[in-house]
This record gives sequence, structure tokens and C-alpha cells, in this order.
Amino acid sequence: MAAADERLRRTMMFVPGNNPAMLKDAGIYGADSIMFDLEDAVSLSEKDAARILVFNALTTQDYGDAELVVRVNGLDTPFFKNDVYAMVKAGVDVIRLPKTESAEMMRQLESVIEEAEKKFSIEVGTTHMMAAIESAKGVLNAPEIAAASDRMIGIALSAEDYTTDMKTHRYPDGAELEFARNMVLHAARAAGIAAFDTVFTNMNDTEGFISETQYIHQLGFDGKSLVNPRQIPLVNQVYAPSESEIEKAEDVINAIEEAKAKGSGVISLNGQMVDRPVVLRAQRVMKLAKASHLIDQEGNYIEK
Ligand SMILES: CC(C)(COP(=O)(O)OP(=O)(O)OC[C@H]1O[C@@H](n2cnc3c(N)ncnc32)[C@H](O)[C@@H]1OP(=O)(O)O)[C@@H](O)C(=O)NCCC(=O)NCCSC(=O)C[C@@](O)(CC(=O)O)C(=O)O
Ligand SMILES: [Mg+2]
Repeated sequence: MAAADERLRRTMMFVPGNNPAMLKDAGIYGADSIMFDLEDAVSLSEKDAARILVFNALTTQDYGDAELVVRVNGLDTPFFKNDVYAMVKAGVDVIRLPKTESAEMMRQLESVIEEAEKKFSIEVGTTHMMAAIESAKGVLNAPEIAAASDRMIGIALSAEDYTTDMKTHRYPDGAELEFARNMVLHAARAAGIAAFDTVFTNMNDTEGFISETQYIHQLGFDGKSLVNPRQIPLVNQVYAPSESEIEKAEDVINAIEEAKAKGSGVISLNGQMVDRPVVLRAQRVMKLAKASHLIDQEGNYIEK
């Protein structure tokens, strides 16, 4: 069982935990989730300082509606337990475990989170978890990892470490990631949690970034891990529904409301059968349209 929820998670932006200026401004770019990093963006000599900086940021800065995530150091490091304790105490929404290879690793994280919640009088179960899948073993165990706990909100593919583990590197067409992307996505969907595609690290290749985002959007990913705020509007643009998609979704929702009033669950709209999955897709289109500021909460178009 997973901590399924309705939150949109198109953009999850890494913010290096040792960079005070970036920590301070991370909320202004409109990321759906902000992910403070204590792991690979932070050198060994700065681990303790970064933990304190992120703790202070979480407890003093206003990040609006963004979901707050921290990537802690791995289970096998001397920093892991202190990281988890500090972030639980700070009230973080989600802890992201890097280099996850088994469901057992998520259960180990969960037991440390629970200790910390009890110690700091935080309601047990309120701190959520996600896993980063960064190796062949992690990909093969993705279904068990995704279903490891009811605290799980998502799993993410981490292609930089994954391609290293696979003795390859990243290519523009992404063929080397095809199996991993599909495994991570299916594991997440089967467990009812979110699926995040990997970071894209070439800041100068905007065309390549958009093309990759269109591809993972088509596959069905909820969104991507990002390394730079310039990537946020590009992802949002790809995920924004078109005017005709919004119109169709409105027609479906109106038609099903009318049908329900007449006591029917299935109807025909312009020759097309409309049933529950069609309605669920239409509802997601409307949610994305609202998040993209194309329509307001009442469903009226917003003039640009
Ligand atoms: C890439 C670059 C150096 C480019 O610098 P640039 O200077 O060219 O950026 P500019 O665009 O010029 O910045 C314009 C303004 O935005 C501010 N700004 C920029 N980035 C910001 C940001 N992230 N957060 C808040 N603020 C930001 C900046 O301070 C400036 O502010 P201002 O001066 O006020 O105008 C920079 O972005 C950056 O450091 N990124 C984070 C890198 C990072 O975290 N790597 C680790 C995570 S990946 C990994 O570990 C692999 C993985 O594990 C992944 C997985 O697991 O998924 C795997 O295995 O795959
Ligand atoms: Mg990594």
C-alpha cells in the first residue's frame, strides 16, 4: 500500500544543500517539488554544514505550496542517521533515498524515520519516502521497492549513476534507458505512486531537453527530476494540455454529469464511448489545465 495522493509532481528540482543563495531562492521558480540535496552535490567535507543549512532553510524559509523533499546520504554512509533525524525534526515532507536496490533498504529508512518521529513528537507516518533507482539491481527490484511501505509517494530513475552501473553512458536517443524507464514507470503505477524521470544535465541543449520531456510525458511519467530552474517552464509547457484537449475534457465531464443525473455510468459522446477511464483522463487534463493557469478553479478560460 502506498501514500497515494493527488498532488501534481511535474518538476522536482535539486538544490545543492551547501549553497545558501540557492537554498534561499529555491521557492521563487515555481517547482512543484523542491529537493534539497545532501548527497552527491555536497562534498564530504561539507556534509555536516549542509545538513545544518538545509535544516535552517526548512524551518525558516517560506517555500509556498511546494512539496519539500530532501535527498539524504545513503544507508551505508556515516551521515545517513543524522541526516534523517535532522530532516524529520525540520518537518520535511519526503525523504528521498539514493541508490535504492531493495525493499529492505526502504524499510531500514522507514525504521529510522519512525524513531525520529517518536523522538521529536511528530505523528508517526507523516514523513513520506521516495526511492531513487540508480543501478541494474534497483531496476530489477523496482516493483518491490515501490510497494515497500505506505509512506512511499514515488520512485525516480537516476540515469547518471544507472548508466555508469550498466557500463554505458547517456545518448541523445535514450535507447540505453528504455528498459529502466519502463520498469520504473510500471512499478510506480502498479503501486499507485508517482514516477519521476531522470535529470537532463546539458543546460545548453534546450531542444534535447524538450524532446526528452515530450517522450517521458508520452510514456506516462508524472514529471522529471531537474537540476536548473530554467528547466521548470519547459516541463510545464510540455505537460500543459492543448485548448482542444481541454475542450474535449470539459465535454466529457459535462456529459458524464448529465448521464449520472439520469442514473447511467456509460454514455456516447460524438460517437465515442465515455466510461470511467475516459472520465479519469479528462479530470487529469482539467487539473493540469488549472496548474498551467489556462483555466481558473471554476473552469473559465484565463485570458493571456
Ligand atoms: C547545473 C548548474 C551548475 C548550472 O549553473 P548555472 O550557473 O549555469 O545556472 P544558471 O541557469 O545560470 O542559474 C540562474 C540562476 O538560478 C540559480 N540556480 C541554478 N541552479 C539552481 C538550482 N538547482 N537550485 C536553485 N537555484 C539554482 C542560480 O544561482 C542563478 O541565480 P541568480 O544568480 O540569482 O540569477 C546549476 O544549475 C546547479 O548547480 N544545479 C544543481 C546541480 C545538482 O544538484 N546536482 C546534483 C543532482 S544530479 C545527481 O546527483 C545525479 C543523479 O543522482 C540524479 C538523480 O538521482 O536523479 C543520477 O544519478 O542521475
Ligand atoms: Mg546519483
